[in-house]
Amino acid sequence: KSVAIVGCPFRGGQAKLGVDHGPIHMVEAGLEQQLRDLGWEVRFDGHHQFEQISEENDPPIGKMKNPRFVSQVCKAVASVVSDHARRGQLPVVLGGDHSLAMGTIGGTLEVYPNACVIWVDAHADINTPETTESGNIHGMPVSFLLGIAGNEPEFAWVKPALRANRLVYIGLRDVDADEKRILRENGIKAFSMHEIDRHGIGKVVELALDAVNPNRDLPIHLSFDVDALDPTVAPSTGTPVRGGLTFREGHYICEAIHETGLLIALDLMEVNPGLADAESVRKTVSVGCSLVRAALGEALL
Ligand SMILES: N[C@](CCCC[B-](O)(O)O)(CCN1CCCCC1)C(=O)O
Ligand SMILES: [Mn+2]
Ligand SMILES: [Mn+2]
Ligand SMILES: [Mn+2]
Repeated sequence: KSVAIVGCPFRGGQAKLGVDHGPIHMVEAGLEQQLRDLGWEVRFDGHHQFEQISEENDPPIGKMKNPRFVSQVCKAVASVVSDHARRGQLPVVLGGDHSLAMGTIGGTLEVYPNACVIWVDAHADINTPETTESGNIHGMPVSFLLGIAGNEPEFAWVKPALRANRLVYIGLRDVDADEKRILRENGIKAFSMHEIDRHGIGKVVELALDAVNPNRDLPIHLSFDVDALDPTVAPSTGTPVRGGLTFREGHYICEAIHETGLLIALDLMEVNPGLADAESVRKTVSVGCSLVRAALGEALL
């Protein structure tokens, strides 16, 4: 099987500079060769260039910031991901902020309509254009994918193709009040850091898979936001939250998902090399690459 590295230098879903440099740092850290060394055939068509829309041509829609830029980029990413998937390749999307998941998961669901989504994150990213406080669309992709974002003509292309019983979260610890309500109202399974402390990561991954993939026969799209990890493990990210996953817990999730043999798409999001000192950047980029390798089969023995 082959992997397609999709570099998405994009930061329109949030306000901090630098997250668009995530992909280049990951590729420059040698990710391509690392995956070839695991036995994958790897294609990398270069980082995608998204033509900017100037601020004055992209005023907020309601509270949403950079809405046209985010929509346009995510639409482009959806077709890139679905094209790779249609060719039987495993897209590894490097972000870039997590609003890109509207594109990555949208693309996956076009080709694998029965795919389940494992969302590893400190945050639920399920605000609607109404409930958002920040207006940052990286806090909203899941509501669009579920079709609960309301009628936003600019995002009409996003099909409500994700079903609530095909989505599960691991690592939550910073969920807004409205998001908690939305999770409850939609019966969405979520394993917070509390559940991880209670059961241990091994049991949590098993329970998460039981929730969305009970017969272990559905394709898996893993959307991994590095801020799910503790900030001491992955410091260079835009919305760090203390009390996160250890290095091993993060890797265990990826290793266990590889073991299912069902992984068909991977997002590695929110690495922001512009936010910290060189050593913190190197550490975060290195952890990002290591997680990708773990999800693609790098084993400890
Ligand atoms: N829920 C937040 C954070 C979204 C993080 C996106 B991710 O996971 O891709 O990094 C936070 C909103 N929060 C409201 C209270 C005051 C602080 C910000 C939002 O902006 O919607
Ligand atoms: Mn840089
Ligand atoms: Mn996220
Ligand atoms: Mn997050």
